[in-house]
Amino acid sequence: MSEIVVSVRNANIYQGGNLVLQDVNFSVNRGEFVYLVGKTGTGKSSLLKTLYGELPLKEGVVDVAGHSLKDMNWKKVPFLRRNLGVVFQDFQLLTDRNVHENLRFVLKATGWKDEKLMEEKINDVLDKVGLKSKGFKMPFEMSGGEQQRVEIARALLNSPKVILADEPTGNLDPETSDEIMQLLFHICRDYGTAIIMATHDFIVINRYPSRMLKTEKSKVMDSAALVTE
Ligand SMILES: Nc1ncnc2c1ncn2[C@@H]1O[C@H](COP(=O)(O)OP(=O)(O)OP(=O)(O)O)[C@@H](O)[C@H]1O
Repeated sequence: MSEIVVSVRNANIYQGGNLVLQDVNFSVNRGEFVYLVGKTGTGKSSLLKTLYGELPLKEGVVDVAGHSLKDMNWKKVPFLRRNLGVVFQDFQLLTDRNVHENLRFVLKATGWKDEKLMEEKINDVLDKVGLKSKGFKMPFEMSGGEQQRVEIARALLNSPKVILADEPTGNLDPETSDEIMQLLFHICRDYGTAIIMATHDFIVINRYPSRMLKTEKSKVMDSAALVTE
């Protein structure tokens, strides 16, 4: 049976005081890959930011990875983030420490204490993204594609049910984008992680077709709804 891991019902998405998206409705199942497309400035990032608790949900009912976002107290946002992975376009690694230390930093910040378990987890996620032997490297010693793999490894640390990715291939050449897409689809398929990925990259979408949510004129259109209705 399918398990819904993101549910958005009658949500209005605001950026500051401005209504950016109106009456948004969709749900995403475990293991599903969903693109979020739409012209620049139509609200893709605002929607993702609402889903990971950076923008408050003022109206509507939204559940992400088992957390209800309505009136979420800011103190609870770290608990939501523990069940979510987030990947951005610009690699947001700590530049003053190596890959291993970057990952350890996140584990400690999210409550891990046992050194042996942390070591195992770091090796596990580096293995999953094909960087098992690169833990000693500093971010500046890595290519853009490798840094994006570290970001994805970091997103996997707490075995999230959902990964939200905001233009993860935006800074990469076509070949490296391809490798990152293969990795994301592998994570989806083999670990059952749902991924919502905002992108402008139609070359990527054509090569890896999947369900699409499109932001347009303050609405979100769902390709899945078009197929079934
Ligand atoms: N920090 C902010 N404060 C106020 N308004 C903002 C802020 N960030 C974005 N906006 C506005 O909110 C609207 C939606 O922006 P958003 O960044 O969500 O669009 P987007 O579809 O992700 O765009 P892009 O494809 O360029 O990333 C735009 O009108 C934008 O100008």
